[in-house]
Amino acid sequence: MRMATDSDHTFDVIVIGLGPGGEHVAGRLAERGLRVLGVDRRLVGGECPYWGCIPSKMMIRAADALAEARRVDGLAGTVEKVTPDWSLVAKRIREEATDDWDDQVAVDRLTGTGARFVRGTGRIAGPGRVDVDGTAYTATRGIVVNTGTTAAVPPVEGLADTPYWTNHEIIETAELPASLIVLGGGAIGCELSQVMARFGVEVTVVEAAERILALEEPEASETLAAALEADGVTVRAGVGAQRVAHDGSVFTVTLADGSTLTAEKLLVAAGRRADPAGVGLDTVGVARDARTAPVDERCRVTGGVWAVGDITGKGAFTHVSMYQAGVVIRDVLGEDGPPADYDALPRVTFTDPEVGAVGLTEAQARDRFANVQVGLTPLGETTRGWIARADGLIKVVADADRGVLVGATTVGPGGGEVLGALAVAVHAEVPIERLRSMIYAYPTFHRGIEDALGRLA
Ligand SMILES: Cc1cc2nc3c(=O)[nH]c(=O)nc-3n(C[C@H](O)[C@H](O)[C@H](O)COP(=O)(O)OP(=O)(O)OC[C@H]3O[C@@H](n4cnc5c(N)ncnc54)[C@H](O)[C@@H]3O)c2cc1C
Ligand SMILES: NC(=O)c1ccc[n+]([C@@H]2O[C@H](COP(=O)([O-])OP(=O)(O)OC[C@H]3O[C@@H](n4cnc5c(N)ncnc54)[C@H](O)[C@@H]3O)[C@@H](O)[C@H]2O)c1
Repeated sequence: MRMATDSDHTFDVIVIGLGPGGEHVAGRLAERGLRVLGVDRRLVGGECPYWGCIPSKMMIRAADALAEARRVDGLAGTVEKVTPDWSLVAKRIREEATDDWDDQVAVDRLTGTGARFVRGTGRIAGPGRVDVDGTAYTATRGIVVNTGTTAAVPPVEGLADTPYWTNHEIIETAELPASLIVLGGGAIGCELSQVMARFGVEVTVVEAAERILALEEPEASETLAAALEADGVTVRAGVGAQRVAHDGSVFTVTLADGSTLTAEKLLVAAGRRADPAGVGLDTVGVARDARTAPVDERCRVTGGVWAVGDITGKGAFTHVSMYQAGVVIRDVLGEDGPPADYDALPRVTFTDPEVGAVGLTEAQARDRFANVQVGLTPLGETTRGWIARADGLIKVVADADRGVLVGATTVGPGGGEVLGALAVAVHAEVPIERLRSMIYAYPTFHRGIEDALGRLA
């Protein structure tokens, strides 16, 4: 047996947590000839491929197919009966998306780049030092933290003692409950509520804020709430949960207004929690009670320590994690490149209608700029929206002093795709006059952009 040597424990770069961004950093730096150690306590690739984006979007694809089949009635003929079968979705997630939650393919992909992989819990033990389950490692050039987030469980009386679901259990489930209470009407709550309702589950969403999707434009929240209700979801916004109990088979949730809800399952989708101190960032100067890892425009936490992904608090999205990974790869290699810039951050909630957004909402823009103009076009007033009988809207937000868009929202079929054009406009600060002189194909959904620009006032 070969004895462990110092070189087994000394690397140029150690990546703790291999979510989408961490895996990318580790693989790219190894391909560039650096000695890299990647550490993950669970599955290489993180939440996105196993319990996040990919399996949830497979659920959504299936739920959308059901909804589309149900639209045949009154538009193209009759459908005798649409019969949902969750086993097809569960099988696809298990076999196609997650390999039954086995990351061998991802591990092979990573080690194929020359990186070394250790499965275990990593913790920074001081500058250049990492402990993995009691084994000490040294990073001569730097440490990259990509430990992500876990579901935040709100401090609701009784909740912690119940067998509640998080995104893990709902993504893994092979069978659907008859009824479901969803705590939180953010992206996860809205996407999964609609899926469940379309598969015949009786769903109630409880959202403590005044409206679901509270971080986006109010018009988007309103349109989505109506769409969810049309799918049979009960939306209870503006009222928090006060107490949760489980009697062995049924959840009972008591709301702040005294009303009670009961259901077979309860999904906690009330935000995410990062743990900077848990990964030892406090040993390199981050406050012990910090909720995120503070990073500069190169994603540096401090000299020799970088962070990417949800833990940075710059947007809990795979595209942010990958974008930051690119910034870190360049910085570690000493290469030039643009600093991280989140002014044109796009996000898409993959409900039906999809809710796309980029940059600032109207309220955020009014806080930041003296002269804000807004243009809004309901999709029903566009030719394509009317043909499709589609609910939705396009809203653009402008800094009138500079004559550029600083934010936009696109709600409707393919809302996330329509967003692309507006993301370019915000990112590249294309003058509004130039956008107005563009030719927009007829009759597309994105042609509504021209109309919304015309309504800027
Ligand atoms: C249901 C759901 C749907 C989503 N849908 C989308 C979507 O459609 N689009 C989108 O852009 N985003 C979506 N997201 C968000 C997306 O999953 C995350 O933003 C993305 O995974 C990036 O996270 P990350 O890079 O911070 O790391 P994560 O994916 O969170 O991975 C972190 C990794 O670090 C590991 N780890 C943690 N602590 C340690 C430690 N101490 N030592 C070793 N390893 C550790 C974990 O095991 C994990 O593998 C969704 C999330 C959820 C939950
Ligand atoms: N399509 C996508 O890109 C996508 C999909 C899913 C998740 N995500 C990412 O994952 C992150 C986490 O999603 P999320 O939906 O859990 O979080 P979120 O922060 O988007 O929404 C959580 C919601 O829960 C509410 N809430 C908090 N405590 C509550 C309580 N006690 N009772 C009732 N409501 C309560 C909050 O007011 C908030 O509206 C998102 O911020 C997003 O970045 C992205």
